[in-house]
Amino acid sequence: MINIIIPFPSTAAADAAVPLSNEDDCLRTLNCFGVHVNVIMSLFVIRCPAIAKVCLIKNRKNLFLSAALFNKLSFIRLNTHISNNNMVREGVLPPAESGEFIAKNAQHVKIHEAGLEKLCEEMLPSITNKLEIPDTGADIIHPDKDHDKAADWVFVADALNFCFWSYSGAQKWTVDGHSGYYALEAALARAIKNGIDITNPKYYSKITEDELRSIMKGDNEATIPLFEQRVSVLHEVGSILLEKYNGTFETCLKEANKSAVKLLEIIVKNFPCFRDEATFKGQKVALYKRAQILVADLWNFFGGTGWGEFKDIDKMTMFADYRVPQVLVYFGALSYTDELMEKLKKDILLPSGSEEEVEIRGCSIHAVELLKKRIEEKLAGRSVEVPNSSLIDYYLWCYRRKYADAMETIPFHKTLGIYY
Ligand SMILES: Nc1nc2c(c(CN[C@H]3C=C[C@H](O)[C@@H]3O)cn2[C@@H]2O[C@H](COP(=O)(O)O)[C@@H](O)[C@H]2O)c(=O)[nH]1
Repeated sequence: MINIIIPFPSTAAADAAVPLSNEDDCLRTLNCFGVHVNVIMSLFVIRCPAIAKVCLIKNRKNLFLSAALFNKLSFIRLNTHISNNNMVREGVLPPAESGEFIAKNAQHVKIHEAGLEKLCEEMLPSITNKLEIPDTGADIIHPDKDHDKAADWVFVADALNFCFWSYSGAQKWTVDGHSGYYALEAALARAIKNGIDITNPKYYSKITEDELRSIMKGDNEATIPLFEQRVSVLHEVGSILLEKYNGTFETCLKEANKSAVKLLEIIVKNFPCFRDEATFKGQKVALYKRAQILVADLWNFFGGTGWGEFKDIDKMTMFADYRVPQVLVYFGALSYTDELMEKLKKDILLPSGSEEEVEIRGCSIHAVELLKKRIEEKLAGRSVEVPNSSLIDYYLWCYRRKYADAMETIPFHKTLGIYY
């Protein structure tokens, strides 16, 4: 039970505090007292982190609390509850809690139990021992874990792991026949093979436009999207590694001491271009797509050992990009309002941080969390490894790749930005 004390100036000689054991109690009490929400919110935010017991002191003002604000209140309560162990940045809900908050308040996107069930049934046969990831036939170009700067290679790849889409019908940027993210992997692998020092921050913190253009040269006229932003990202992360981390991402890994959450915190606190946050219905939320996929990629590429050993990897959520939502919609686990669907079909851009964009991403995070619970329930009593959210994400992302043709019928959202 959490109790919160919210003192109001007008109730100095306040009546007895009322302990709140659950959200219904909280709602009933608030309704009955008719507390001014703004007063609650501000005092709540300021006072809660320091207070373990929450009581509500009677307020004589007659104002109402809407359902949406109540939701927000209960999430801020949740937020304060987790603040000591889970919070990555002060005042910002971590990804799992952000997903739940966004899903509860979403107006353009819905999660459907029936679709989650369908997806769960699709995945179960792939869990014989552990979850088998659909084969996309691209293993040859992943960062090489035996390379002497393998961790820095993964870091550079995920620093640049955003926005590969092209408008419907436009020519795609491809490298050695690979498109999207795999084109990036192919370009980096080619650069390394040609002796370019692309894993070294000394080189890429000062990389010129011409040098990066040559590294990213595609098979046709199409170029990698957001080229200038990529140059800036490399300059930013490269200089930070040089200034603070001895010129290698390995220093961050050592500092994280095998904790995925600690590494996530190091990344988002120190490298601004990884700070994938937004404000949704007045609440600061975090999606941290590139930062979390960086942690999970290390875990995945190094097979959970060496630089890839994280005792709390299960704390990561899915990586809210523009592909996994496509699969979730395909299975009916997510749906969009007609208006939003029309926008996607017409290639209308969703601004980064807009309500619709945040809802697609937040609902995807929450849908995968719900899917994980459902899978876990179905696997109860079987001696198989229950997949974490990163593995479920890889499954879904690779599923989209493997069944790209079938997935064409589902439009994906297009946003110009460096976060995913
Ligand atoms: N949620 C999620 N999003 C992911 C990935 C990956 C690649 N991860 C590799 C690492 C280990 C795995 O085995 C994968 O091979 C890229 N993306 C995002 O997708 C988008 C491009 O998509 P497409 O057009 O298909 O290339 C773009 O936003 C990109 O940032 C993932 O795994 N999960």
